[in-house]
Amino acid sequence: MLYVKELTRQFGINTAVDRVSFQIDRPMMVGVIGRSGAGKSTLLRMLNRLTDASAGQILFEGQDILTLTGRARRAWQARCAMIFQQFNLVPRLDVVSNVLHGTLNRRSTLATVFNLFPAEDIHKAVGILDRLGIAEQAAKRAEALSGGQQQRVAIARALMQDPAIILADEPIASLDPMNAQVVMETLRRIHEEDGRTVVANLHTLDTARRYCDRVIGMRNGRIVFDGAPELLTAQAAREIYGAGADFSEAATSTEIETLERADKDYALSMMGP
Ligand SMILES: Nc1ncnc2c1ncn2[C@@H]1O[C@H](COP(=O)(O)OP(=O)(O)OP(=O)(O)O)[C@@H](O)[C@H]1O
Repeated sequence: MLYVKELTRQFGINTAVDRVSFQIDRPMMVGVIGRSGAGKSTLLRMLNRLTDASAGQILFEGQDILTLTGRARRAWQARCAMIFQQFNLVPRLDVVSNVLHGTLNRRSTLATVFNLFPAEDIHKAVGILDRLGIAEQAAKRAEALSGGQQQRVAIARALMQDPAIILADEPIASLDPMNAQVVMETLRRIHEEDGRTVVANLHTLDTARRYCDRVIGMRNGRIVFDGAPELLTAQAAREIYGAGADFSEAATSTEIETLERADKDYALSMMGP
């Protein structure tokens, strides 16, 4: 399916991504982890052709992605839709219109300028919002929604393109624990129910462990771990995060776990002594 070979990106003398190779041969959910600056965003942006590669190869179902230009490049960007930490919605525009913007690359400029969308697309957009549990927000301005709801709108916009791959660049980094959990569960569902591949950059190891089938660990632009979450030992985590013997996994944890713990404590307290 997706074959990445010796992919490299240099910014001046800095090698952000350094000869990265991996294959994804069936739909799966992949978590890319590593410290800030490890090269995670640059890797995703190269996969989506938002950033040019300096060297290497990306093949998707045999097609050479790095040579695509113009319309073919835009078609690829729809096949591997990207979502971002800051959602990248149009804040003053209503939710449905934001979702419909996922169809822009196959519509005429005139239709786009006048916000003219075919009824069929509007139904599809509302259907996707319904599936993601936010249909009742459809008429609201995007800026009126919570962060978690906005991220689900961004996911809905990506789904409008019927992508084979969803690339998520720190999708939960701006969210509170509850919303982070909802968004990760949404991505997981999209993978399981639709058979789409999800590749998500995640700051934290526990989130990757919990939701992903496979974890890729990056350090200084290179892949230093690639395997099932169960194989991610404390030693492997130290290697990824470049921490010393005092490394503690808690240092890379999100509050999702804390939330669960709080729920458990609450449940226990309700049970009495
Ligand atoms: N447009 C750019 N120009 C110059 N240097 C860049 C650019 N984009 C990224 N870099 C550098 O490339 C390296 C990798 O950055 P990247 O954003 O890919 O890492 P990251 O793992 O995603 O980190 P973060 O989690 O902080 O986003 C960093 O040293 C960064 O400063």
